[in-house]
Amino acid sequence: MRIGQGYDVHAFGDGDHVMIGGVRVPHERGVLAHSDGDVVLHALCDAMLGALALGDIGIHFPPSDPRWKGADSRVFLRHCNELLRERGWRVGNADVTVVCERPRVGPHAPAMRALIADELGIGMDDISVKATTSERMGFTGRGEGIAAMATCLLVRA
Ligand SMILES: Nc1ccn([C@@H]2O[C@H](COP(=O)(O)O)[C@@H](O)[C@H]2O)c(=O)n1
Ligand SMILES: C[C@@]1(CO)OP(=O)(O)OP(=O)(O)OC[C@H]1O
Repeated sequence: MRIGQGYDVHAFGDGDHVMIGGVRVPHERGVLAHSDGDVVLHALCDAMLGALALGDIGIHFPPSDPRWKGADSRVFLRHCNELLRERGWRVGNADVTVVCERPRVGPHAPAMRALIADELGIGMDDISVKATTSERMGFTGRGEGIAAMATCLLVRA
């Protein structure tokens, strides 16, 4: 088995939705990012890459590369999954925590879990997405941005 962890942050900016775990969540702000700015998928990619010491998402998908401008982060997740499948591994389970005051994540968590599980070719019960506020403290607490932390365990495929 191998274990990995990932962390990602994006500041809020103009917009009317936020992509979280591949789900379009309506919000009065968007996020500032080169891609679609999906903190859940970015943190999960980093956890998967980290588990095999394969660097981080920015190494595989440089923010300077115009191909990733506005990119759907499911492309990144798919690629990371291929990298570990090629090496004989699959995600055994993963646990992601989203940190923001708003939007509310809970109502969308089942859809996020289903989408991620589908991309990884594993069961929905092996993917957890949960959320917490920062009790109004710090940058997430002031509503300046959104963060996510992910942990994943890899098992032999
Ligand atoms: N963006 C968020 C933040 C929290 N939740 C849910 O609310 C519960 C209470 O949050 P606390 O920060 O007071 O622990 C939390 O357990 C989540 O279920 C949410 O859905 N979206
Ligand atoms: C995803 C990439 C793609 O260019 O850019 P961003 O969308 O800005 O997201 P970040 O979490 O900063 O990761 C770096 C890049 O790989």
